[in-house]
Amino acid sequence: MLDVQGLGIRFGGNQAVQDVTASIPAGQITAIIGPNGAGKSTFFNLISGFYQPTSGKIVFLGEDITPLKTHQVVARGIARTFQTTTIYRELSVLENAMIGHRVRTKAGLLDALLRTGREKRDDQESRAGAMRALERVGLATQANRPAGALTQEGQKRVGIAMALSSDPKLLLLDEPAAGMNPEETVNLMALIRELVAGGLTIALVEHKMSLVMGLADQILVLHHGQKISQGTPGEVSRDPAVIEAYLGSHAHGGQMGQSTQGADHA
Ligand SMILES: Nc1ncnc2c1ncn2[C@@H]1O[C@H](COP(=O)(O)OP(=O)(O)OP(=O)(O)O)[C@@H](O)[C@H]1O
Repeated sequence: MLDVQGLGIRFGGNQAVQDVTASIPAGQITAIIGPNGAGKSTFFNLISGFYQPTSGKIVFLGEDITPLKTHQVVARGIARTFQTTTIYRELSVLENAMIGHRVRTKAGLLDALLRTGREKRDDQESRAGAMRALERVGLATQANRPAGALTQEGQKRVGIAMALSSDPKLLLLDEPAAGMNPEETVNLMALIRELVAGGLTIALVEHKMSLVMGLADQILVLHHGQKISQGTPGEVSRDPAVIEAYLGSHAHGGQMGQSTQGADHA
């Protein structure tokens, strides 16, 4: 579904992502792991058009999307969540999901202010799109509650619904299990499996290794911005380069101690 070739970005003297060639196959769950500062979030920011790469190419469904802006990337079918998803606590669950949908609709601010015909049509479309997204994450019955009244898990689902309401083909989840307890993490894993069974392709960045090992069809390992391994969970966890990176990072106070199975709380 998505191929990156020689992808790289430099911030001043810091090569945050370097010469990464990798693919995200359709209909699967791909996990991107690596120590703190390995370049995982930056990799997502490149794919989703938040950052422009300084080298390399991003090809999505056969189209070179490298120069596209975020809203154009969303329109092609790639949506993402954020490490700390911003939900609007005082707005309803439905209104939050509608915000995600609006990035695809054509009415601009002027249409919204003047309540033009297009704005009204788009509003109905947004409502319908947002409701479909809420159904997919199991929140349809909570649509009219203020988002801030939901549990931590519920709020995470709102964040996922916001991304889903643009009806993506590829969904990027940035640390979806952060701050979740073991039970919530298991529920989240079930939701991710359901979404993939429904035809979605998912790539996720996650530190909780129980989630990664239990969910991923394939894992891409980054270290110092470079790809050091790619394969099934079994292949990657046996790869000496990965073990070395994790142990080295742990010795230097990184979070890779969480890399060993069962070492996290999930
Ligand atoms: N906008 C930016 N400007 C300058 N440097 C940046 C920027 N974004 C990321 N970096 C640098 O790029 C490197 C990779 O950071 P990134 O956040 O992608 O790592 P990560 O693997 O997601 O880490 P973590 O697991 O801690 O979230 C780091 O050295 C970081 O300081």
